[in-house]
Amino acid sequence: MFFRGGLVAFSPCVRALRPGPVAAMNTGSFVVSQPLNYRGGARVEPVDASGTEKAFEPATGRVIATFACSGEKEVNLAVQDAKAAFKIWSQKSGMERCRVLLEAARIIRERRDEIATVETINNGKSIFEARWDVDTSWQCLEYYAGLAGSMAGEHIQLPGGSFGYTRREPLGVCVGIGAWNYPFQIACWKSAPALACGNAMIFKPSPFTPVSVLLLAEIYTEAGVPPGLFNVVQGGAATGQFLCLHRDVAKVSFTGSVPTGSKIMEMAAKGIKPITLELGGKSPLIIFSDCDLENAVKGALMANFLTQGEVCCNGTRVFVQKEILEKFTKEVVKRTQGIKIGDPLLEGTRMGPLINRPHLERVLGFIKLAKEQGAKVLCGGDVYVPEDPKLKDGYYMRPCVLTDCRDDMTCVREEIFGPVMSILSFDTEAEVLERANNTTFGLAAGVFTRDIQRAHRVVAGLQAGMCFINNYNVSPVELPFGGYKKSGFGRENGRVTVEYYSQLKTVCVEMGDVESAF
Ligand SMILES: NC(=O)c1ccc[n+]([C@@H]2O[C@H](COP(=O)([O-])OP(=O)(O)OC[C@H]3O[C@@H](n4cnc5c(N)ncnc54)[C@H](O)[C@@H]3O)[C@@H](O)[C@H]2O)c1
Ligand SMILES: C[N+](C)(C)CCCC=O
Repeated sequence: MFFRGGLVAFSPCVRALRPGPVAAMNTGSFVVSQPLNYRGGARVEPVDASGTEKAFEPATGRVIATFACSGEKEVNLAVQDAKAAFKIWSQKSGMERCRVLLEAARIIRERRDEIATVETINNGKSIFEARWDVDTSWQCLEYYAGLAGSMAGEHIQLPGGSFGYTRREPLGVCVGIGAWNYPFQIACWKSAPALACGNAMIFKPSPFTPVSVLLLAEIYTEAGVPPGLFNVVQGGAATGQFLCLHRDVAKVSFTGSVPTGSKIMEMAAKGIKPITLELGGKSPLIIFSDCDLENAVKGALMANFLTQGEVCCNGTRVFVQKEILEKFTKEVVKRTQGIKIGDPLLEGTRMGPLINRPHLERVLGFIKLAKEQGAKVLCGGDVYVPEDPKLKDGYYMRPCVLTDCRDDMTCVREEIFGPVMSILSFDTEAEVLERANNTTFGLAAGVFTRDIQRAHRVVAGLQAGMCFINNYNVSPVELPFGGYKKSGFGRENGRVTVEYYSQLKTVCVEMGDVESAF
């Protein structure tokens, strides 16, 4: 990757894989000029294309890359290469795979700032947060590296000295399709367990954020995966369809919206392929009056304003018990107004621009509708224009807190995917549990209370795959993550994810003679 803008241009023969000092990557200067597809261990231009896309820097509205969307021929080549690499990789022992993944994790740590900077430029999230994302990425590789060496089946004794055993085997070529809000992290959360289990992976990022996954592909190669084991194709729906419908693709792991998830399921059904669906949400965060208020307020901000609110598991329906509604709301508004918005590469910034102009307009549209439906805007909810002239065409808005919300309002029912918190009040535990569950989504939920019995009772009753008690939106990679109901199925992270990237073979061994019915 080279950066025009005058500051660095490393010679490909000197350091083809490294973009150079992070200090050289400033807002307003980064341009990608190398190919964004990755196949057979190198960056390549796709052999065919179904149109082109442009990727933007949300902070300035500049185009940073123009790229071809991979056509059917390119997808076929990526699958072919992945199949060849799978033959080599799947024969390696778990410990051999562990070493390669540990080395990849080490390189990610070493290049933390550079990866975070690229992510910030293409996605808009603050550099402060992007570093957290990189941390949960290398931690994921380390975690599955650790599991790779211990994947084993069972030995089962049968009568007469006969026995059976099970083998945990990889699936083959897996496809990962990502959303734009956590581009690098999503690619790691899918590829780490896939590769640890002995699979190959072809990854298609969102066309809005095509850049950072290339760094991962290069890192895997540098760490020692066989060429072709991790390939990247670029594009939107059409490219995604070629991947999902390919007869040699064994599994699809998808992160994105519910409507697209439903289409992925239909395509997978045609080939009877297993899928993982990590979809959207409209999660409840329940604040009881006996909570530690300071922590509950911090938790509510964590639940709503990371990555400009563009987070699948955000707790956007904030139910507050009546006794503390006024105090809680006042404190939330005060802190929300203090969030520093601006150039996402500046150390002090805590909220950058939204992903693109249509999305910004969509989010502002939700706020307008909320007002029309009777909600009150306590702060934010409008376009923000930073003072720095180079940011004038960026997609900034002020984080918004809505009150006087009702369960039937659009802002409370639909996923906004922007920095918009809706505050609702409640009286009793039974009432809030019923209201919290009254949604077709079921990705996450949170509870703040000092009463430990109540905390566990309430999470047991919540219809959500990821529940937080007295915190929100932390992501230890040891814990499985995924949804209930329309938020999807299958899990990422945690030990259980090995089951989603492997299949079980049973071997029955006869030690005596065959007892035949014939
Ligand atoms: N549960 C999770 O872990 C999680 C994480 C991040 C984002 N999300 C969800 O993702 C959504 C936002 O992401 P988005 O706007 O990128 O979602 P999206 O559904 O529009 O796109 C997701 C990906 O699917 C691809 N795609 C689109 N149509 C396709 C098709 N017909 N066949 C194959 N691939 C296709 C896109 O190019 C993109 O790579 C939100 O709903 C958010 O909640 C969920
Ligand atoms: C890292 N978080 C905040 C838990 C988000 C996971 C992915 C959801 O969009």
